[in-house]
Amino acid sequence: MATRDLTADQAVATDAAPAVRVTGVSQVFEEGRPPVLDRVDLSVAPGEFVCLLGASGCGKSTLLNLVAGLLPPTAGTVQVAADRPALMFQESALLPWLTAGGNVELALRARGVAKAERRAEAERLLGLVNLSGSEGKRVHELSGGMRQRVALARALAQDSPVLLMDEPFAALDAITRDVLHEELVRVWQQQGLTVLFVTHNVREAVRLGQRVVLMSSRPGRIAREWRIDISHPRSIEAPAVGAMASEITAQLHREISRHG
Ligand SMILES: Nc1ncnc2c1ncn2[C@@H]1O[C@H](COP(=O)(O)OP(=O)(O)OP(=O)(O)O)[C@@H](O)[C@H]1O
Repeated sequence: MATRDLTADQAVATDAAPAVRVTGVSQVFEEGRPPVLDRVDLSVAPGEFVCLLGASGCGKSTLLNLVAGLLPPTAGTVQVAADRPALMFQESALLPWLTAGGNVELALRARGVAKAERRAEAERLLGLVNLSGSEGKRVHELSGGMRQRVALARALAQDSPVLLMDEPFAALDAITRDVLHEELVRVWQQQGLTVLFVTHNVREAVRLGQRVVLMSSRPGRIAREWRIDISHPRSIEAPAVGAMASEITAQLHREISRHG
């Protein structure tokens, strides 16, 4: 398997079949209206962490939903190397009448894990996101950051190689987000996941991604992409992250002024 040197990071398998392949995808929601997505091509290699960036309304979530299989494309094809990719959204969408452990166990049950194994496996997964000891807590007892950790553990319970994330940390305060960034990178590296992460926060995209893909608006197309050769651990405050974020922000501004 050929790999490309990505500094001290995870190597990406470049000649393996992509984990996600979007080919010529267009999406029209309303007849007679311009397409929301127009002939989008995107490949994500197994184990790669790609951030999808763009102005509000450019079609990032639509593209993610297509990859998730929640929506059939109007035209084009979507191929994903997973029966059911794991998903995480801005809202944790935990069931409030269950405990943290109960929420994770439910996902294990949906995957067919035997009852006798579920508790220990839920504990292991909550441990992975640094929530050991919180298995018995109810949702209302958890902070926003803890809820997103449980949501991540629940996503991992699906045991899918592909994790799709739609602005999962957008509602968190800066410090909590910073901690969650660290956790996510660690989990991605440990589990060898393929991650497609939607955000409109440029610094967050550069902090996390091995590649940042910028979408243009109306219609949504891939405008440009950058390979982020900054080794982990990265800090959102690091000068290299700031410099790359400035370059991408300038391009984002150009896209916004071009398309309104
Ligand atoms: N089911 C739908 N029916 C009709 N229009 C839709 C539907 N889903 C999305 N749209 C429209 O498609 C466009 C792109 O929306 P989408 O949510 O994909 O953008 P986004 O880039 O994720 O935006 P944001 O960053 O604000 O979340 C918007 O104009 C939205 O109103």
